[in-house]
Amino acid sequence: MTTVEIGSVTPEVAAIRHHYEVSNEFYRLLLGPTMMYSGGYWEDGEDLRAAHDIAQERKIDVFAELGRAKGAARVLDIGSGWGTLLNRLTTVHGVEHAVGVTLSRTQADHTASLGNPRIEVRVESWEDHHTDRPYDAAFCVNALEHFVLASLPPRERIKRFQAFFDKCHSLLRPGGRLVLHVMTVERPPLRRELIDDLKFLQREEFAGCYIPHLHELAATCEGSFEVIEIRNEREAFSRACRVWLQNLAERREEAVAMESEQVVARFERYLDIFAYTLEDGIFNNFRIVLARRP
Ligand SMILES: C[S@@+](CC[C@H](N)C(=O)[O-])C[C@H]1O[C@@H](n2cnc3c(N)ncnc32)[C@H](O)[C@@H]1O
Repeated sequence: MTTVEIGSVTPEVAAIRHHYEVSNEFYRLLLGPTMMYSGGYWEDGEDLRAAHDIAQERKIDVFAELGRAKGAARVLDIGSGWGTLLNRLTTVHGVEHAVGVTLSRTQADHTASLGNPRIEVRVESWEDHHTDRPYDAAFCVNALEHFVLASLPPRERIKRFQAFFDKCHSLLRPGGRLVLHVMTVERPPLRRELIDDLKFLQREEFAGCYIPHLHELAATCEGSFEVIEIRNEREAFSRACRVWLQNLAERREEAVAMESEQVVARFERYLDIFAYTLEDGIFNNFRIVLARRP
């Protein structure tokens, strides 16, 4: 297990740390033992809460298939959270070396504490990541929403998405797959409450974060990647948000003692906003499977 920290603290880095450097203990209470911060794959009839951890593992297993990562020599997870995907790919799916990049030092510490010699975690931004040997597969699970600042003019945002896909192209071997899970926004109905909620997300909880339109992603991956599959999995994400809200409600006092009333209230508000906007189709959550063109 190797951990590396690179890069200076810009306002964007500070914004990510505001959300992702709440203690690992708190995140464990919220997310449960799988420590995945994205949607799960439930089967029909399953109790959402009871089957949450299995649903998260199932998702990783499907991703391993889609990314053709089984038995791969090298894989990359961009925005690797607490290292769960890296850990399962190396322990269950025979990946030899799995590299994760995250901006959160507490996430990197947690990943290091897994004690898995096949995992390397780097505290660096995706754009600073370089490799001597190309990766066989890459994953980016609900992290791209953080990579482009909402304050940029539309043309500059497009350039950033283009830069992201160019970077992934440069890191992967020809034919290597990129499995992307990303929220996108539809044209929202202009209700006062919704506008306030979206402002809260963008100004307070995830400062600067930009949830793209699908066409921005389609336009910028063209040429460097072949689109293999696109699926909207917004329900899988809203269900996970509902489970996390229940986890928090059940152990609220403990959560407040670990962090503060203010932090817990922030999380309750943002999770509820994500859950209802995904349920109402204001936000989507797309699984996009891409193959690197030569
Ligand atoms: C919602 S979490 C998802 C974590 C993980 N993929 C999962 O599904 O559990 C978003 C992740 O993106 C990372 N992140 C945000 N901005 C980043 C950047 N510029 N470069 C690398 N990682 C970044 C955060 O540190 C966090 O690990």
